[in-house]
Amino acid sequence: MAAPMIHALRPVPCLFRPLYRRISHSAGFLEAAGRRGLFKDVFPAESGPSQLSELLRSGPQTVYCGFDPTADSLHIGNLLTVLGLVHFHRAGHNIIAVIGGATGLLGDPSGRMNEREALSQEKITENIRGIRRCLERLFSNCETLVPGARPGGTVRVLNNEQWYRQRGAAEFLGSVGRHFRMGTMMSRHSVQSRLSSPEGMSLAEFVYQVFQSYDFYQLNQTHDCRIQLGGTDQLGNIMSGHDFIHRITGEEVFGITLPLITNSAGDKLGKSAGNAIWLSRDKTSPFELYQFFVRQPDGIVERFLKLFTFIPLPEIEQVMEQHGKEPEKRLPHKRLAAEVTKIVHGKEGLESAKRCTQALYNSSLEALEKMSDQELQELFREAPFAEVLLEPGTRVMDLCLKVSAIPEGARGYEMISSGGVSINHKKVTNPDEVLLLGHHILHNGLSLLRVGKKNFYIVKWLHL
Ligand SMILES: Nc1ncnc2c1ncn2[C@@H]1O[C@H](COP(=O)(O)OP(=O)(O)OP(=O)(O)O)[C@@H](O)[C@H]1O
Ligand SMILES: N[C@@H](Cc1ccc(O)cc1)C(=O)O
Repeated sequence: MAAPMIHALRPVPCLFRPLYRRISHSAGFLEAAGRRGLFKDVFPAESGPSQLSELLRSGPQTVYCGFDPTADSLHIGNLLTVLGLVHFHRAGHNIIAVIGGATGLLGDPSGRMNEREALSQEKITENIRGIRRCLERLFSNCETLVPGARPGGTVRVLNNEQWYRQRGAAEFLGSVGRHFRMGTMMSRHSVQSRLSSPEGMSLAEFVYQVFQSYDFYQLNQTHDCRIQLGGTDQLGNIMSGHDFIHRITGEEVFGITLPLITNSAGDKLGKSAGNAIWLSRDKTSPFELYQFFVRQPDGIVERFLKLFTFIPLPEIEQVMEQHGKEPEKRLPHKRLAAEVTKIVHGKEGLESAKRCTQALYNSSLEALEKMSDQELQELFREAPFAEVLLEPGTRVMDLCLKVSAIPEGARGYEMISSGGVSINHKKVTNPDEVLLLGHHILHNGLSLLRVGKKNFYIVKWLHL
């Protein structure tokens, strides 16, 4: 898979700049997160950082972040916001991940040039299931595999459809809608940029911010939630929620933004840009995820170690020092890749990624032999997979013909004898050689056939 490169972040739109403040000046937990570059800004700007620090020191708080079910998996951009929640949980706070079963029907205009395609209810239900699985896996892996958390905080995954289900549209707009001022809604960056675009903006998108604000209010009332996290593109929606809650309850609530991860062209890494690195195995395998992080350029690896892992900062410093001495070993890159793969796919996923790396880049037979069908298919995603009946006396030539890897007749014969074919990373030059178990056929019942430089065929032998 051609993995997109990740680059330095674009500056946040300056429209909001006077309204929030860099988070790194606040104390304690926020300062620690600020030093990792994880939490970018806090809202409201002036009073926010000090009040928020005080609030966090006063006892466990509840923090939430939302994810719309516009795909059946989360991606690494979302991972950052999930890890933001996990940082709070590890510090003893309660966290809530909200899946936007309702908001997903509207489509958030934030950071988008055009409207999302409407999804059917069945597709949304399927996506909700996939995202829930991702979230639960991430929370569970962080809890069990990353030591050093302070116990106590709770973890919840909710679907915002549950608090809209009972409400009629007219009743909702009549009671909630009247607290929103058109002028303020129109001034949001997400609205402004879309109104001036050729496509314009639908009513569904326009009222999106009312729903996200109401979610925040709902969680404030039911779970005493006073903090919402989101990527910088979410600031407008978070500000609307803040104003709504403040107007109704008089209570101060806070927003924290996380930096947006972008590709080399400066586009947010995600679904819309079509460059997502997914967290579900069937979309991006543990091996692909691992390789994506191993391949990050030197200039970005330290920042990613701070953002995407829980490795303490002094240890990251040491790893980087070591890298200065032995850059060819790419130690920080491998550490980053291992930590993220473990968080996303667990210990087994990491082992699988390492096994695939060994099998592909180090031509390790031992690693190949331990691979499952699924791993081999993930490793050679584009490679044809064939199930072949093993008959006594099957020769190299027969195998190649059975999977249509070579043409029939003299040309195919010649391709083998001239050294163009290998089985399990070993060249086979005798077309009439009979296949042997443990040599051409691995003990896991598989053979990896290669013709030329790049044409791989995965063969699963039946009735061994
Ligand atoms: N590349 C990214 N970097 C940091 N945060 C991100 C990134 N992509 C998404 N997020 C954050 O993840 C949360 C959930 O995003 P959501 O899944 O609803 O949409 P999305 O992935 O941004 O969609 P799309 O990629 O289609 O625009 C939001 O807080 C969003 O800001
Ligand atoms: N609007 C967010 C997702 C979200 C949904 C519901 C919320 O309450 C909060 C956030 C996004 O598209 O990225």
